[in-house]
Amino acid sequence: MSEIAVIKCGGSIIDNLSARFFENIQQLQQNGIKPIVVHGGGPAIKNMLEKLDVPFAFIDGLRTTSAAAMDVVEMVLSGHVNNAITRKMSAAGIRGAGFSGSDANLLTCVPKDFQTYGYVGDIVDVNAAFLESLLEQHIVPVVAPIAVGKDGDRYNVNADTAAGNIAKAMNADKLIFVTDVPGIMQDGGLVPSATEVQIEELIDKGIIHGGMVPKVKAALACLNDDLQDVMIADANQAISAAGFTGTMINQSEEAVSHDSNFSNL
Ligand SMILES: Nc1ncnc2c1ncn2[C@@H]1O[C@H](COP(=O)(O)OP(=O)(O)O)[C@@H](O)[C@H]1O
Ligand SMILES: CC(=O)N[C@@H](CCC(=O)OP(=O)(O)O)C(=O)O
Repeated sequence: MSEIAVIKCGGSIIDNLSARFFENIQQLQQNGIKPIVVHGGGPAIKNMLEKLDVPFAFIDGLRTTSAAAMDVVEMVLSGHVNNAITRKMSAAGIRGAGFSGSDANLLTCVPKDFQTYGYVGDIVDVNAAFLESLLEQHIVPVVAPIAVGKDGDRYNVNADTAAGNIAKAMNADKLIFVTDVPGIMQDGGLVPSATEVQIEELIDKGIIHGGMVPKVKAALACLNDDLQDVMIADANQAISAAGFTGTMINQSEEAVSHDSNFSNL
C-alpha cells in the first residue's frame, strides 16, 4: 500500500481553515499519499456546553464528560464539526466521507476511569480494515474522536490521542498535527525539532502548556520504528516539495531536517 498520512486538524483552527488546507490534501493525493483526517472541536464543544449550561472541567488536559456533556460532545463533533469539514472537502473537489469513531467500530475503547472522568475512553482497537477499504477507493476518511465501549455506549476521546492511535494502527508513514500555531514556539521563535527529553524540559519550564501538552504527549506515544517522527504545523501553510514545515518530534538526538519529508512528494 502507498504511504498513509494521518492529519489531525485541531479545533482551534477548524473555523479558519483556508483553501490551502484542502489544496494540501489534494496535493498529497496527487502524489499517491493517502490522507486520513482526524479532527478535534474543543472550542465548539466549550461554546455549546456553556450555552446549554452543562458543567465540565479539565483534568490533565481531558474534559470530564458527564452523560449530559457526552450528548453535547457527540452533537458538536459528529453532528456539526465532522459534517462541516466533509462538506468543505466536497466543495474543494475531494471525496471525503465523515464518520464518528463509533461508526463501524472504527474506534473501540474502555472507560479511562469512570469515577474521575465520566464518559472518557482509552482506545483499545481501531478498525484498520474499514479505513483501508475507504483509502483503496480514494476516499479521505474524516473521523470524529468518539469511541464505542464494549457496553455499546459512546465515549469522548482527546482528538490528538485518537489521531495517534489511528496512525499507529494504520502503520502510517506520517502524522501531522495541524493547528493555529506554526509548531512548538519558544521565545517567539519556532522550535524546528524536539526529542522526548527536550519536550519534557519544555513542559517543566512551562514553555509547552495548555492544549500543546496532549499534542506532544500523543506524538511521543506513537513514535516507533515505522513512524519515526511526528510534525506539529500550521494548518494553513503551503506544503513545499519537502512536505510540511513546523516542529518535528522524533525519538533521538540525531540530526533531523527542518521539513517533514514525504518520499512521494
Ligand atoms: N510552546 C508552545 N508553542 C505553541 N503553542 C503553545 C505552546 N504552549 C501552549 N501552546 C498553545 O497550544 C495551542 C494549540 O493547542 P490547542 O488549542 O489545543 O490546539 P488544537 O485545537 O489545534 O488541538 C496554541 O494555540 C497555544 O495557545
Ligand atoms: C476527552 C477530551 O478532552 N476530548 C476532547 C475532544 C475534542 C478535542 O480533542 O478537540 P481539540 O483537538 O480541538 O482539542 C474535548 O472534549 O474537548
